Amino acid sequence: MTEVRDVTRKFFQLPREEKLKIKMTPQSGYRGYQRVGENVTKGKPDMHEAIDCYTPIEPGRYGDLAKPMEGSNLWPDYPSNFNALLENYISLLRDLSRKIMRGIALALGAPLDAFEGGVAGDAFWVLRLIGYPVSDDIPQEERTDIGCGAHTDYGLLTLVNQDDEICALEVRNQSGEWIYAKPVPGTFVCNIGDMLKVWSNGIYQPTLHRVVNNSPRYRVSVAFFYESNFDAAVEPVEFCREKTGGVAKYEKVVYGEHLVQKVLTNFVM
Ligand SMILES: N=C(N)NCCCC[C@H](N)C(=O)O
Ligand SMILES: O=C(O)CCC(=O)C(=O)O
Ligand SMILES: [Fe+2]
Repeated sequence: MTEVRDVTRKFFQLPREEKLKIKMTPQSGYRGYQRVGENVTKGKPDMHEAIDCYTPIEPGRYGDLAKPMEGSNLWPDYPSNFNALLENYISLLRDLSRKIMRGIALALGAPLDAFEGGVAGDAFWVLRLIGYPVSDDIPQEERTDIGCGAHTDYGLLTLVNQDDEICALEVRNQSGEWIYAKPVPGTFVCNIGDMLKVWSNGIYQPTLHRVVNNSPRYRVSVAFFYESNFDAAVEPVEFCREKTGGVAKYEKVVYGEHLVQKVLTNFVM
């Protein structure tokens, strides 16, 4: 976890021209590097820079559904071990996420693989390597007070690997207060995403969260998102409906449509 944050920090310390060699564009399938302020949440620019990676998608793989996101990832040349380290990390976190989903299935009294099969047996993944500059280092006219605006994540589970000793990630609790998800060294923060809400008929609720880096230090976090199959139509599963009064509380959502809609409205480039 530390090594992954370290290479991320090293990348963000590179000169701007070097980082822009892997710039995210619509042509790159929204994969690659985005500068501070290019990601927007509810119309406001976020004060973070990031590299976004997604499961590679071959042209035509999901028909029109995945068109805007087709392609493979842009990896930087430096640090030189970046690609290999991250590929290994992704593989480990997919396994870990699958195990957590199995735990959730067992906790609900369902079979181990209740959250796999046709809906998540071929889970799509997303990786965001994120840097939050110190506020003073951002030109005043470009600055907002929010590192990442309030949102819920889009898929099933998120595993956030955040810098030790910097409190910046905040989650909204049941009383509507924002509380810190304090870093606990060697652990991930696990968020619930929109697809798990629908699939579990609301038994699992997505956590509203945001990031505010008021610390005097540059903050790095690496978020891994474990999602349903790209083309899955997710709807409340019967064993969860039975536990919640028998009625579906949410409409069917095609995960890929949900993701593409977010990605197409998330950037000003
Ligand atoms: N894949 C995930 N979760 N990305 C979250 C990115 C930050 C929020 C985004 N601008 C939004 O408005 O949703
Ligand atoms: O940086 C963090 O701690 C969280 C980032 C996040 O919420 C996201 O990218 O979806
Ligand atoms: Fe998030």
